[in-house]
Amino acid sequence: MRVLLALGGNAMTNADGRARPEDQIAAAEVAMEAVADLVAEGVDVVVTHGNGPQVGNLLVKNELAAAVVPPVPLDWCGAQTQATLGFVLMNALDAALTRRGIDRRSAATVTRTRVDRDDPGFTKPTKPIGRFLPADEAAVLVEHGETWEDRGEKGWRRVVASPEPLEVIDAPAVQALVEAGFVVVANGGGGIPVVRREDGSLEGVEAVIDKDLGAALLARTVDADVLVIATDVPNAVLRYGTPDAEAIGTVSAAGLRSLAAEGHFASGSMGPKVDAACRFVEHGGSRSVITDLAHIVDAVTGDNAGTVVQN
Ligand SMILES: Nc1ncnc2c1ncn2[C@@H]1O[C@H](COP(=O)(O)OP(=O)(O)O)[C@@H](O)[C@H]1O
Ligand SMILES: NC(=O)OP(=O)(O)O
Repeated sequence: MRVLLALGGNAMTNADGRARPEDQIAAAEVAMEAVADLVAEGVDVVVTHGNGPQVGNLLVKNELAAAVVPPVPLDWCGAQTQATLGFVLMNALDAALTRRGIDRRSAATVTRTRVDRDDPGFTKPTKPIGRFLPADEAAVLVEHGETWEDRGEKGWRRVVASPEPLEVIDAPAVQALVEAGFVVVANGGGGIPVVRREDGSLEGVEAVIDKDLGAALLARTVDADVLVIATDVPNAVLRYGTPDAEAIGTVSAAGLRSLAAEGHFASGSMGPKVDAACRFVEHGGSRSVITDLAHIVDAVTGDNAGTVVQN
């Protein structure tokens, strides 16, 4: 069995959402224990990860250091997060595999994802990145030309362009590494967004792809049987945050789509996870699961864990 596991930002930071290096290393160690448990069950795992907090932090460094070192574009920031998180995840994964006596190693690939230059996502920013700020501090940055959005009780967050992922350019390399026996980390942050020029070459574009939508596309491309979207809640929930909240168990893609249309899933958080889970199944994937790290093994082996989407 082959599984594509998408790790949310919540699985890569501490309980307070802090993303210091030590927080990310500790979180990666917890997450990779779950991955090693899956590998021990004989599952081929491809791991992908979010990069919203990290890419936002790199943009702040750009701004603070602009007078001294040249700022780099957003696609470069995305590439840097793939390398850094790939390295952190590989260290944690190799250690967890070794502890179990499993003779397999990790590999991380810099992964590009093609988008359309004319995607409406370039004119209407939707992807939340970086830290939360109070409204008055966000207002100052809006005056400097940035787009910020009220994200509820945690505060305001910067939003950037987030085009639709169309093709994981480096999927054949991921596939080859999986078939060679590596546990692969790939397509972090949904992939580095690139567009194809008229001469066929590729160039990076300034955007951050939604990693859940990128994961659904990669899962199809590498022939995964199951897409697991790991976050900080065990299930997607109806009437989330109300006294009538109700966890969703097994549901069809069409059924979950109609619940989404009723407005049960917030944009920028559970909304894209639900969309990604449905897309994978709608395109022929056998099963998608939305759950937390503690339930990943049960979710894959089919023991009624998480929100399971299958037709
Ligand atoms: N209907 C819902 N069911 C469950 N969680 C929801 C729902 N709507 C919004 N959420 C929020 O979505 C969050 C997970 O999304 P997000 O924070 O973007 O995850 P990650 O960073 O792990 O990818 C949960 O912590 C929860 O607060
Ligand atoms: N690229 C992306 O979707 O990152 P997060 O999951 O961290 O927001």
